[in-house]
Amino acid sequence: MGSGIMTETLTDSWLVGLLCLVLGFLLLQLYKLVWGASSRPYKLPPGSTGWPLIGETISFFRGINSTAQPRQFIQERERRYGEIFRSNLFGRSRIVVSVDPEFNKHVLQHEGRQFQANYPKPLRNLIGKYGLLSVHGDLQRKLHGAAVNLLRFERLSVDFMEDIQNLLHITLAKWEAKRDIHLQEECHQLVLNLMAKQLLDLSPSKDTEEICEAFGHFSEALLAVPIKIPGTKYARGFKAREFLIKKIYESIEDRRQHPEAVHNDLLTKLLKEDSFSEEIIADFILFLLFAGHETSSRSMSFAIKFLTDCPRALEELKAEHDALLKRKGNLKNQKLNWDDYQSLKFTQCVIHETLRVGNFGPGVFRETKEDIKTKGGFVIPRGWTVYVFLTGTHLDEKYHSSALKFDPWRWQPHLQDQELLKNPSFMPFGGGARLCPGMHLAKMELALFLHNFVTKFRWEALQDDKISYFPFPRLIKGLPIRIRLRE
Ligand code: HEM
Repeated sequence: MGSGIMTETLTDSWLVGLLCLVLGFLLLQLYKLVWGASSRPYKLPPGSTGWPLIGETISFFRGINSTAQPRQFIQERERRYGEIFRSNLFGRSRIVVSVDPEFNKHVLQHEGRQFQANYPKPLRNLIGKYGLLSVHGDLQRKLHGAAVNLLRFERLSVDFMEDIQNLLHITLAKWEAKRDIHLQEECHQLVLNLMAKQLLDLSPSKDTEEICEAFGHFSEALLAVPIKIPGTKYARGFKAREFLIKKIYESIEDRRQHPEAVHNDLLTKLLKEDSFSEEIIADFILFLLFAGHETSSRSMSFAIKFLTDCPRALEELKAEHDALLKRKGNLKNQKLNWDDYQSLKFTQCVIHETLRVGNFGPGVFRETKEDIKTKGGFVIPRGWTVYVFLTGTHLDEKYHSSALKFDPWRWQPHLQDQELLKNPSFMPFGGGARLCPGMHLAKMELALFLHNFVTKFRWEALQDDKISYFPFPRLIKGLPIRIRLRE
């Protein structure tokens, strides 16, 4: 009996405590809303903040995950508040979302001055303190410059072209033997092998399989709930990071021990330059692996999905590649050179359209370094996050008619890269000081993949598959297809 009363009293005080906490939290939110806003000497961009703590995150993801109306979340707010609006997303209550192309361009071009990259902490912890998206100022400029230099035209047009095509020939022969494949997974392994070769001179082996597996855990953790207790995806991601960094250190050690061995990889070039510490090099290499992997491999499987669903585009693409092969004498496993690649005009349209519809880098995070005035006399205060939502613009009817339709022909009049770079309603590779240094590599990989795939195979889908953008862009069933050699 006595213990019963004790338990009741304890339960009561727990309840009272909990109630006080909830009440306190609600009062704080109310205070922020009423006094916080009215005591400011400026107007914040209009918007809504949704539920306490979770804000509007669930509605946002529900929106982009809808195949029929991926812009619904944006559209509703755009109608009420305009193209730049306040929200409460990804655990950030001081955030402004922008789908205004001109403002987005301004944000990206003023990196380091009015804005600076500000990715969620769990992501920064995983990519490491020297992962490019974690660093700012001089170090960012230096590392960005190193990435641009390592991925420059001369290297792409010689080393990368050669390696990609060698790897494609070997890999597609394996696919041919398997006949039924999940294309998404296969492309994942293909691009990882390519990056492992380019960055660390590793050839497909047990080692690269292990790297691929660890890398899978690492990528999964980037989007997992950031709770680091054993057994969670996030914790597994850290273990994977440790494994990958260890592999990179082993390669560094190997280079130091055997200076006579010839390696035509990025690691050797970085070590020769002697501009960065080993810790920086390890994070930098891991970041390149991350940045150049998921994005490129998804774009390959998405392109095949879009083409499967659009036979007219597939026919035109095939015709372009067959004609090129014919010009080159129809030799088996004939390699393309830079001029061949440049001549593939319709392929470029397919690539741009895949990047537009595919959302591989849906948005970028920036923090304001000073108060920023926006249209209509609003101010985004210093220290707030601006989420430049690129997908929101890429799928906007105002800028791309029939925006949800895969229509590669829309790019025919605008093929020049320079012209495209100026178009703020199409920025799949970002812009300004952080413009993706892997942009040309990604496009070239995709073009060479398409060339080899469509000239070698015809295929049929084994199951109906759909694209999901949550938690990241992917084909839900992994695109199971049956491939056959073309006659
Ligand atoms: C379809 C493929 C790709 C897409 C859509 C893509 C997209 C992007 C975007 C939007 C950014 C800007 C991030 C920001 O401003 O905060 C970026 C940055 C970056 N990307 Fe890519 N990327 C792709 C492929 C690659 C490849 C193949 C590599 C290299 C191997 C690469 C390396 C990088 C690096 C190093 C950065 C950071 C630049 C910096 O912060 O200075 N990307 N990418």
